[in-house]
Amino acid sequence: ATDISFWHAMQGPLGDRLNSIVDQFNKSQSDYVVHAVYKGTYAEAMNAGIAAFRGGNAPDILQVFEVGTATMMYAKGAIVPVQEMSEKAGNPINPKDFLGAVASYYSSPAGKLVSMPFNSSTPVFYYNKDAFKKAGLDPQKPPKTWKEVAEAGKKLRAAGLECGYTTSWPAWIQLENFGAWHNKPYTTEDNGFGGLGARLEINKPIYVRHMKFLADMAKAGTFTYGGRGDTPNALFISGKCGMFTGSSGTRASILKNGNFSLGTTTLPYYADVKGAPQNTIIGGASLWVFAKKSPAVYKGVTKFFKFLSSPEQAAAWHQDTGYVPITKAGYDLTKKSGYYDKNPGTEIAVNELNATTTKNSRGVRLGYLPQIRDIEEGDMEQIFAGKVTAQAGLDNAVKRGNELLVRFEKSVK
Ligand SMILES: O=P(O)(O)OC[C@H](O)CO
Repeated sequence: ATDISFWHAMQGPLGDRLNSIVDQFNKSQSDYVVHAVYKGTYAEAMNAGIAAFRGGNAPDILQVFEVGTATMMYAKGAIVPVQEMSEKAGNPINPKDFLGAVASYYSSPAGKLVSMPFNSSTPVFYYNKDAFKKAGLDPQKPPKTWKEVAEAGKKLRAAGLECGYTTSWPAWIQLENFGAWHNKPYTTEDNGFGGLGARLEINKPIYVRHMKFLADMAKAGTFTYGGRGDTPNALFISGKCGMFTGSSGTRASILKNGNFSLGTTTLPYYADVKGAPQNTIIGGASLWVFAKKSPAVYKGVTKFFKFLSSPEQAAAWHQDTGYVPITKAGYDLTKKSGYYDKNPGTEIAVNELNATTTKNSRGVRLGYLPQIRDIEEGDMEQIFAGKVTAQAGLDNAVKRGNELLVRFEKSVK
């Protein structure tokens, strides 16, 4: 049999589920054996994959978070576009099978899939219904607007909760998705989809307003900054925070490890902003295939990808994890089975994504976006700690982030 190496960043219930899919694939046929290896966080896995490629021993498949998309796409000679690979293997992957928001995120300007959609998420608003009851809040009426989040935060704290509200992935949720949800540009050039000349717009009034709002909440003790990436998940899962914005893909670990009744609703917005709420954008990761592998490997990878995106697997992965169903058939199967009616809140992520996107809400495609997030989050930490004003912090993020965008533009021209 042909061996296929697959480096990924899924841990906890997600890693268990991923291993089980790989086992099922390996047992379903005898020509290929996929070896799944956990390589740390998304950033660590991406760096490990790129370093291995440079050293001449890249894995066959690498899971890369959505913000690494532009970097991978422009890494000419390092990757093979998946649609092209599947066509050459005689087993074409059809981009039309995927949900529009998912396919367009991972497609070339010519509309061809460059990477394989797998775990697509979007941020949702989670809340602890038991804590709501304790604070005299109606668990059937979660906050809809940011103003209501701040008010609920006060009540939760007054009822003795250690933390009102926290968020994971600060840059993804509070800047990238915040912009799309309010239909405001994140950068020029259609958030980077229009060209390499895109420059950050996150020091505009809407973002300054939001950062100031969160800094004021932090000062009032109703918002607790919990760190970057998914580190803050623990604050909510442990029951310390009553409200949390996080990835839809965190659902599995909240249900497994949280000891309270979970509520899920749409992201808050500012009610006076025209056009809000628009739609959220996808996060999570997709699967990239490295160049210079044998035809047998590409045939096997194609077969594995077809297996992953089969209606049954796509529906099961969605239902078991909280990631969105990446294919239309996976979604239909889930709906028909009555899953959404039986599991209230699980359709929120799909609904948030389900809109005709605007140039501000299709997604964000920028080189060095993982590094730009680091810069933004450094400045957000200063803002939330009250060390700099929202405007000064965001001006700094724009200045330093744009330096990277200029560097990327020069490097690929
Ligand atoms: O936790 P995930 O997998 O939904 O990913 C969240 C962010 O999109 C990562 O960049």
